[in-house]
Amino acid sequence: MDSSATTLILCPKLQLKNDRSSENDQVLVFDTTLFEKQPNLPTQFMWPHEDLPYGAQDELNDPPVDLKGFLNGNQESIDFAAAQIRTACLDHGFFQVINHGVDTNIVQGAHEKMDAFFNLPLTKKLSIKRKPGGLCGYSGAHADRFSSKLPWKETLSFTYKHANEPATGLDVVNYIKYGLGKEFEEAGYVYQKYCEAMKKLSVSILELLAISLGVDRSYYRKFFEDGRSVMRGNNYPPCREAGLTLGTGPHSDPNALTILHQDQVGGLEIFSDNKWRAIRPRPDAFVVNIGDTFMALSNGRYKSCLHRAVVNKEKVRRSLVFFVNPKEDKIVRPPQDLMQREEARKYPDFTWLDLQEFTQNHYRADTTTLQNFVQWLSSNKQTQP
Ligand SMILES: C=C1C[C@]23C[C@H]1CC[C@H]2[C@]1(C)CCC[C@@](C)(C(=O)O)[C@H]1[C@@H]3C(=O)O
Ligand SMILES: O=C(O)CCC(=O)C(=O)O
Ligand SMILES: [Fe+2]
Repeated sequence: MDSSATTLILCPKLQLKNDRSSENDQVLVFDTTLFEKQPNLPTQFMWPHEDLPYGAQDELNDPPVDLKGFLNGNQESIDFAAAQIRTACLDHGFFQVINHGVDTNIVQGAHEKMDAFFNLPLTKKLSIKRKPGGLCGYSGAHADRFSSKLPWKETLSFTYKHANEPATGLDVVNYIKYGLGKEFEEAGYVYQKYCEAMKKLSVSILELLAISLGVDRSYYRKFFEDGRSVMRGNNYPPCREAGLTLGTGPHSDPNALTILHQDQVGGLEIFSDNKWRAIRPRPDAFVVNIGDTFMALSNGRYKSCLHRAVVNKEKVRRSLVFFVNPKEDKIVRPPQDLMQREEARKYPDFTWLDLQEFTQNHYRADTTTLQNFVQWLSSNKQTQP
């Protein structure tokens, strides 16, 4: 297929509960070079008025959490960082970390390799296309999954199995090498290193989250030690009609924690105090979001962060995301020492596999994924023998 050709292809589409206008099954391919030249935004990319950004947004002004003292084992700094995290997570489920110990070359390298991937011709990117129901591979605007409110972005995702020692497995390298060819092996190593650094950072964050909730410091770290996380590169091309679309619509992440690094363009916004607030990019910081799975693990104490990504009229924007997940069959339930006497459970037991199945095959993740999932789970369990 010529990457600059008009690209409307036919392909059967999943019918997801809250994906409304799916009466035609024509799938649109996200050819950025073509869309950038088009005078009008294709209707599939238009978002409802109430979801769209209007005017300049206020910035969120929370000070970042400094991890230096935590990493040096300084008790006063640990308590201070835990208190900051507690306030942020009770309020909106979002904070940034600095002095996190991640080598800037690793971050820079991962951005460069992702940029190079997104600059490849569409045909090459499609050679590692994400399969229906799966989480890994290249996706253009999720156009083969949804028919309306398409996100103005392309993504490349792959899984990373948490291991106790770094580089015990080369799952990322192999996925990239077999999917894209031997010449991408180096990129595979760069992404693998990035995942190892993110896994290490997630351990510190999980310890601080446990301390901040007053539970055993190692509880969450251990809960996630055999997890399989997802790394994703997001590419948001410039859009002439940026005010009519979104890079990622309003949602909370279904996974447990999200650790994100955004480039200098800006576009990430979180919902706090009844307002959308812009997150000014800081190259030295990682953004951390609480996701639905951690909200359940804290028995609803910590908020799953409501956020979105807006697109830019002139500039391409890129972000690197690490979605932290538990092992697929691990039972998600809050630790006993968090539950006060007679405190009721807010959510039933579930597994990440259940929630993954729900968001991949039955429901498009949005602002109310968790509550819809709980309903789906209870009706599904009742119908099963
Ligand atoms: C389980 C997942 C579904 C998504 C990827 C991972 C974790 C985050 C989810 C997502 C980013 C939430 C917003 C909507 C979504 C469709 C997206 O815009 O990419 C979601 C991911 C997905 O299903 O691909
Ligand atoms: O790119 C961003 O800033 C946000 C992306 C996001 O929310 C996601 O991928 O889940
Ligand atoms: Fe997100």
